[in-house]
Amino acid sequence: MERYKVIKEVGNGTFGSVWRAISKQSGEVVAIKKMKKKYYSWEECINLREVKSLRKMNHPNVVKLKEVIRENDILYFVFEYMECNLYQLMKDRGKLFSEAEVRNWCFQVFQGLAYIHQRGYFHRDLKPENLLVSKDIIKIADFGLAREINSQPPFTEYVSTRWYRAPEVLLQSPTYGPPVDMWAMGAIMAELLTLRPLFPGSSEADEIYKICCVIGSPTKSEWSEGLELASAINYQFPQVAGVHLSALIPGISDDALDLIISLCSWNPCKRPTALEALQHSFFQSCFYVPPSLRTKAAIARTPPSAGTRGSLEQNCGRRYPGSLSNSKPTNSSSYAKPQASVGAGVQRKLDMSNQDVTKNDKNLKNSVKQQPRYRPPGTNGPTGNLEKTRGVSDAAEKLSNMTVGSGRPLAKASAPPPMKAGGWHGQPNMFLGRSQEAIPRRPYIRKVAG
Ligand SMILES: Nc1ncnc2c1ncn2[C@@H]1O[C@H](COP(=O)(O)OP(=O)(O)OP(=O)(O)O)[C@@H](O)[C@H]1O
Repeated sequence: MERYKVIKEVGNGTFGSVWRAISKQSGEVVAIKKMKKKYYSWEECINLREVKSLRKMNHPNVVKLKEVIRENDILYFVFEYMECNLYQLMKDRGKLFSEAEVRNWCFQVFQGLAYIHQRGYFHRDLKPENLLVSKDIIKIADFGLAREINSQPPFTEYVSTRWYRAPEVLLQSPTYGPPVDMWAMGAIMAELLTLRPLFPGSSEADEIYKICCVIGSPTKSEWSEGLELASAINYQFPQVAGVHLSALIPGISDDALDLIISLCSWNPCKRPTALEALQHSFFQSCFYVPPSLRTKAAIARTPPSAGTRGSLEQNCGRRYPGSLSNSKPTNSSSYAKPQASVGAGVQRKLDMSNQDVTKNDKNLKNSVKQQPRYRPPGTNGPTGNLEKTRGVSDAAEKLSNMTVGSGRPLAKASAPPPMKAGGWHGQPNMFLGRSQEAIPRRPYIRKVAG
């Protein structure tokens, strides 16, 4: 670590604090993540998901892990430095983002996701805090929860921040995949357009309730597997009609609306893949400059995003079954195999090119407690982001307590569970129209008590 001059702390998450630093040799500005847990051997370090997944990633929309250092039993990740995260941008924003800005960010994130999914991983904890921005460029960060698509279910450990958590995860599905990232992107895209979270649940049950209030309760024809999942944990969905999203996001274009609606489909199979999302008409105006043709000037002008509609499509086929009415036809093939790992190595400094790693969920299981997610940015609220995945009976009990009898007639958000704070109250028409480009009536608060 003596090779770096540490400047200041820029983040503090579940697993570590993040510092801005400068390489004394090259003068390069980097972000160093200092892990909270101590690591007494290299074997332990290379078992970390973050090491395992990030070391394989090399994409302009995925934050680059430059090196891993273990010194005095402390583990440091050295990343390329990014100026801020999307949450900070939203929090400090005085007026709504334009659709063009949202389009540009989302287009890049979908490219990063297409790459990650193609490589056989899915992120599992996409949220505004994990999308890092420098100028016009946005990159996916924090692979602490990333999972290999082919890793063996059941997936039982903690997954994803509640507000962006896909329904199949909320309902304790033992198997889920890349569509969980697509769900999160639907929620994030809507949030970018309104500066308010779309599904700000105050608990897992309230999360499902909030989702029902927006997209309506799932029907059997829509998502029979979901109803089976619910019944397996003795949960009954509240019978809620939902609202038209355009009521929550007034002024939104039809294309943006259509994309968000498809991303936030109950049925994971009905969500578009990242590749399909890139081809959605919402991104019609986006264009792609292949990396080999990019000059510095071009990079400055064009987000590396660039949605290689053609080339990406050639490189990877559909990775999970499903279709979208506005998307290409699907070939329902199974998940692609992730790339095989290469040889292991134990050394003080782990170069990112050729180490092997194996699974280790220990740190996740040990470090997650149940706490509300909302916290002021930059504070040490590690466990607020995640919720413990409970056993079926616990989940059933909790969810059942929130159930509205299925025999009740459809009603719009008749009795929302109490929300102690947060921006959304299950009522439509609370946002100002895009054309007004004004500050939302309530401040952008990201703090939920209880
Ligand atoms: N490469 C980077 N450049 C600049 N800031 C960064 C970088 N990586 C992370 N940060 C900042 O630090 C914060 C926490 O980082 P990160 O999400 O990796 O930590 P974590 O412990 O895994 O957090 P979480 O609680 O989300 O799991 C980010 O939200 C971001 O603001």
